[in-house]
Amino acid sequence: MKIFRSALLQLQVCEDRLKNLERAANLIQQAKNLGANLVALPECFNSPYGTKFFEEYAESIPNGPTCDMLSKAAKENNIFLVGGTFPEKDNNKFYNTCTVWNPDGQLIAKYRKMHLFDIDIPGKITFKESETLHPGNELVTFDFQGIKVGLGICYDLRFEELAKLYRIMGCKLLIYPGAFNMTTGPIHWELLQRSRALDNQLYVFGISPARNESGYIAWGHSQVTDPWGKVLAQADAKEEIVQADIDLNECDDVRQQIPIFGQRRTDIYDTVRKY
Ligand SMILES: O=C(O)CCC(=O)C(=O)O
Repeated sequence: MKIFRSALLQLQVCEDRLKNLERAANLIQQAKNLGANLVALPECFNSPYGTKFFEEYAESIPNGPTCDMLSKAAKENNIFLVGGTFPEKDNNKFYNTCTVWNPDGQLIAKYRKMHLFDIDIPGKITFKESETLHPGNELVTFDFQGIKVGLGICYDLRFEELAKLYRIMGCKLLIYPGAFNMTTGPIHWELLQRSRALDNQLYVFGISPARNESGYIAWGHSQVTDPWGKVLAQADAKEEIVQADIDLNECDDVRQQIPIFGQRRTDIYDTVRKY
């Protein structure tokens, strides 16, 4: 399908897991009513975002209330559902994991955040996901009606190599559930998505939770960016559905008009320096 309607659900997340699931199910249904056939939730949508919460809210995949809700919602609404992320427990290890569900309610992809969010900006924000989480080690794509879609999570947006590999693998859309904060969000969130989109000539979705009052405060501003680097739609800070009609012909046109992929001097890049 070359043209489809997408919906990014900027969910208000609280400390009550079941309320988060109920609220998410409700928004998914609203997105379906708007005609969306690809729907995406934010990072850490079943729990507050913070290392002290990950173990408590972690579930195994695909057995647990969060997967049950996602599978049911995908099936009942007959949509492809990118289930944001939630903390996953597997063999006593914890991951920040994104699941994807098809319209039959089947799990079709699972991506574990590859670059953990470990930063230290004195007086502003210090965060160390690696205190409790393990990184994933695999790139993951899924097929959405003939379109290859690549997955990343939040801090992964900063690593252009990952996005480039997805482009090389044939992706036309990259989806990043993410929860940027009040320090990095205002300057980096939009810019990083536009950069990944422009560099790789593909669509980028960034889905944030809505702004909360305390703890880790999410920037919001869920965003759809096109292969020209243009922001097609962007939320403010509160809970809302960001809806956008995606025309994949735009990808093909930009790639043809500015054919940078065929013009890359990999003969030089690959010999000058090995990382
Ligand atoms: O890179 C950033 O500034 C924010 C990243 C983040 O919040 C995350 O990875 O969850």
